[in-house]
Amino acid sequence: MDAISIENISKSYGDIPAVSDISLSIRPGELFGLIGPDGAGKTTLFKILVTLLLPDQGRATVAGYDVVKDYKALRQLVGYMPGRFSLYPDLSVQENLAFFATVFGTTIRENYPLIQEIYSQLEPFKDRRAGQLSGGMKQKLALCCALIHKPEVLFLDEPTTGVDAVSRKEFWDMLRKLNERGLTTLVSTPYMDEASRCDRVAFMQTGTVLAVDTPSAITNRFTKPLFAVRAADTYQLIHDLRLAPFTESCYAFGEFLHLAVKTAVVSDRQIGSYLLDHNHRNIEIHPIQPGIEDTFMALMTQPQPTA
Ligand SMILES: Nc1ncnc2c1ncn2[C@@H]1O[C@H](COP(=O)(O)OP(=O)(O)OP(=O)(O)O)[C@@H](O)[C@H]1O
Repeated sequence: MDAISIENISKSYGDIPAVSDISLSIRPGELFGLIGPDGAGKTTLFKILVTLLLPDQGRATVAGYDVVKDYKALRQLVGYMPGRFSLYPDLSVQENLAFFATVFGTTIRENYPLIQEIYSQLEPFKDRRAGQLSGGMKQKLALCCALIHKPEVLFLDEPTTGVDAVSRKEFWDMLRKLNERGLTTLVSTPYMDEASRCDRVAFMQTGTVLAVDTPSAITNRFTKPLFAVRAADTYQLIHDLRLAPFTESCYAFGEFLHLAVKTAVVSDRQIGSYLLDHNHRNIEIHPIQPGIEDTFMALMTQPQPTA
């Protein structure tokens, strides 16, 4: 049985389609990522799966329970960390945790082993109000609160948005440890680089799923030759490269542009001479292996099939 089964789920807000005919299966024990930009429909799908929103169409089950018919039973079985700050800012760290435990009819002591490793980092601040914690600590507390009733399936909606790079890495390390204990986890993120931390990912855009696979299989879908290119005038460089006859796509990735070319015949020498002809200086070009972000960018810009 799938841990999460989503069949042809759709949801609109008035005329605005937020999720359009999505089907996905998440296996027990998977750390599964929903990757997509703002507005892709991730939060809407999460709310449907944790029984906070009714779908317009389709069917979904979590841990074998129907998200509409069995919503009461299901609420005991899922842990949910919403995207926005979900804690009580005027309650202390410990009071927040005790509150969430009580709501689910349990105690901190009963399930402490599950959160121990994460909570031990918060314990020195247990009397501090949640509103006064740093972003990374708030996120750890919210995770503890989502775990305190020992859920079967964990839903984390953009847990790392607005959190610094070190805390992001720590958070993913924690998720992997929880996952190693067998906890099925669905996590959403707008950060494409986090995809590689998941067992499988679904890439979402404008309410639809563009690709579902392991991170390495998604990366393997990128078949065009790829180059990293840099020159003195980045703005003019991107402009000129996008107009070049050999260019398939060209995007800024940190200090370099990533240039995908149409055929394997195009070499870095040809690109270099084109750029010299266009008066570029300090040119650097080298072939690179595509990463998952390159594949996602390519998927996003491909024309989508119409219904
Ligand atoms: N309550 C609402 N009323 C009207 N439109 C909404 C509502 N909530 C979301 N939408 C719209 O539905 C679409 C999907 O939004 P959703 O929040 O599910 O996406 P998301 O991927 O989670 O992005 P974000 O990170 O911005 O929340 C967007 O176009 C959004 O503007």
